[in-house]
Amino acid sequence: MMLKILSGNQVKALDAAHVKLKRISSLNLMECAAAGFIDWWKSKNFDKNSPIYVFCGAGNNGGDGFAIARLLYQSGFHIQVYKCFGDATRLSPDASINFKLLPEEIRLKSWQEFDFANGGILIDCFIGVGFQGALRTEAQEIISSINSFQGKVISVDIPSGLPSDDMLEGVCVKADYTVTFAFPKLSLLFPEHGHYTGDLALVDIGIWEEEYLPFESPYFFLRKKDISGFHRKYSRFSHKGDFGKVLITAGSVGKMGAAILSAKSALRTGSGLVNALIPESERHIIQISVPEVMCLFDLPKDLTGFDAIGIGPGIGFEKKAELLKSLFEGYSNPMVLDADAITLLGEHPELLSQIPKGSILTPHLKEFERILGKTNNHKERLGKASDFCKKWKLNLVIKGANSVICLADGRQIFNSSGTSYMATAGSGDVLTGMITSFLGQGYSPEAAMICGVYQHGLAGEIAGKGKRRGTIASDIIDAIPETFVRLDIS
Ligand SMILES: NC(=O)C1=CN([C@@H]2O[C@H](COP(=O)(O)OP(=O)(O)OC[C@H]3O[C@@H](n4cnc5c(N)ncnc54)[C@H](O)[C@@H]3O)[C@@H](O)[C@H]2O)[C@@H](O)CC1
Ligand SMILES: [K+]
Repeated sequence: MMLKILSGNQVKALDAAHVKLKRISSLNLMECAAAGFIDWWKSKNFDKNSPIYVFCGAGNNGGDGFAIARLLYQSGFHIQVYKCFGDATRLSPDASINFKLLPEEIRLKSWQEFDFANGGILIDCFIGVGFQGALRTEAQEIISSINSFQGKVISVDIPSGLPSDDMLEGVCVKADYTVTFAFPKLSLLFPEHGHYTGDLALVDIGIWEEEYLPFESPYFFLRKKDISGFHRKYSRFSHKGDFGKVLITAGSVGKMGAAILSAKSALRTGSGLVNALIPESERHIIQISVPEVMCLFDLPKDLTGFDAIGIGPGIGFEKKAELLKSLFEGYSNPMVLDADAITLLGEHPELLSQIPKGSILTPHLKEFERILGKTNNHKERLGKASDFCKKWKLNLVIKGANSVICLADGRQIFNSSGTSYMATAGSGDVLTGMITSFLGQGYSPEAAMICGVYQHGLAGEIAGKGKRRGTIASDIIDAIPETFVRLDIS
C-alpha cells in the first residue's frame, strides 16, 4: 500500500477518525506532531546558540508552534514566541491549551515587535492547512515580513499562505525547509512551489496507511518502503530467459550515446538479453562501448519474441513515424515510448489509438506539451494527464523533481527519490532503459514504472552524493546495481 495524499479539507476528518480509532485526544496528536518535528530538528544539528523565533497563528498550526517552542526550550534552545494574532482573538481549543503550557521563561511578543533584520531560525507556524479564501491584509503583511527575515525559515506542515491543493495565487512564506505531517500536501509537490517549500521532510504522526482507505483521492506518494513489494522474486533456478529479452530502439548518426545509455541501463537493471535496433553504419560505437548488446539493423518481421520494447531516445525523425506504425502493428504488449517517439506522436496524433494498451510514455515537460497541448501549471498538467491516460488506456511518467507516474486508471503517484544533480543530458535515456528492462522481466506496467522511476531517482542520489553537479548520466547507470543492494532486492 502506498501513502495516499489527501486534500487539506480531508485532514480534519482523517484526524478525527484517527483520534477515535486510537482512543487518544486531538491534543495527543498535536503533541505527536510536535515531537516528530523535534526528531527531525535533531537530525539537522542546528546550532544550539542560534536564537529561535516561533511565529504562531491562532489555529492548530499555531498550536503546533506552541508545543514545538516548549519542547525546544526543554532541549536547551533559546526560544522566543511571536503571536500573529490580536489579544482579542480566540485560539483553537488545542492551541489554547498549548499556549497556556508555554514555560514562563519563554518571552512572548507580538509579531510587530520583531526585528526582521535579525539572523537565526524562524519557525513558521502561522497558518497550516486551515488556510481558506484570500489572504487577509494583516496576514499578507506578516508573510511579507517573514520573507524579509535574514536567517533560515522552517515552515511547519506547509508554508503559511500556500493553499494545500492548489496553485499559489498571492504571497506565501518562502521556507528553507518544510516539515509536513502525515502526508505531503499536494501543492508541496508542484515544481512551481519548490521555491517556497525548500527541502521537504515528512514526519510520521502515527496514522497508518489503512486509515486513509475510506478517503477518496487519486494521489499517492511513493517511498522506499513501497518498492520491494513491486519486485519479482527470482530463485536459484532462474535462467537468462527469465530476465527477459528486450529491444531498445534508440540512437541515430551523432546521437548514438542515447542508444548506449538506454541499452546499458537495461542491462544494469537486470535484462538477460538486450538487442539494440540502430543504423548499421553506427554499429562499431555501440559494440565497442557495450559489448553485451546485440545489434539489429532492420526491424525484425516477428516481434513477438521480445519481452519488452523501448523506443525513442535519439532516434531522430526521418522515416520514424513509419517505424512506429510497424511497431504498433507487430507488437501488442505494452512498450515504452520516450523522447523523439513522443514528439512524433505529437505530430501524428492519429497514431495514438494504435499504441498497445498499457504502454508507457515518459515525456519531459516540453514533450508532454507536444502530445497534450500547453498547460499553465502543474495542477492543470495533472488533470490533462489523467484524462489522456484514461482515454487512451496508456500510462505516463511526467519527469521532473517528484516525477509523477500517471496510471491508465487515473491514479497519480508522486516519486520521492531523486536529486537536482540528475538534470543532466541522457538522464531520461537511462530511465527508458530501466523501465523497459523491468517490463521485459515480466513486471506489470505499473510495477515497471514504480521500480524504474524510484530506482532511477535513487541511483541519481547515490551518484550525486560524491559527484554533486558533476554527475553525468553514465554515473547514474553505474549506481543502478547499488539500488538493488540498498533495497535488499536480490
Ligand atoms: N494530521 C494533521 O495534519 C495534524 C494537523 N495539525 C496542525 O493543524 C493544522 C490545521 O489546523 P487548523 O485547521 O486549526 O487551521 P490552521 O491553523 O492551519 O489555520 C487556521 C488559522 O489560519 C487563519 N487563516 C485561515 N485563512 C486565512 C486567510 N485567508 N487569511 C488570514 N488568515 C487565515 C485563521 O484565522 C486561523 O488563525 C495543520 O496544518 C497542522 O499544522 C497538528 O496539530 C496535528 C495533526
Ligand atoms: K505554516
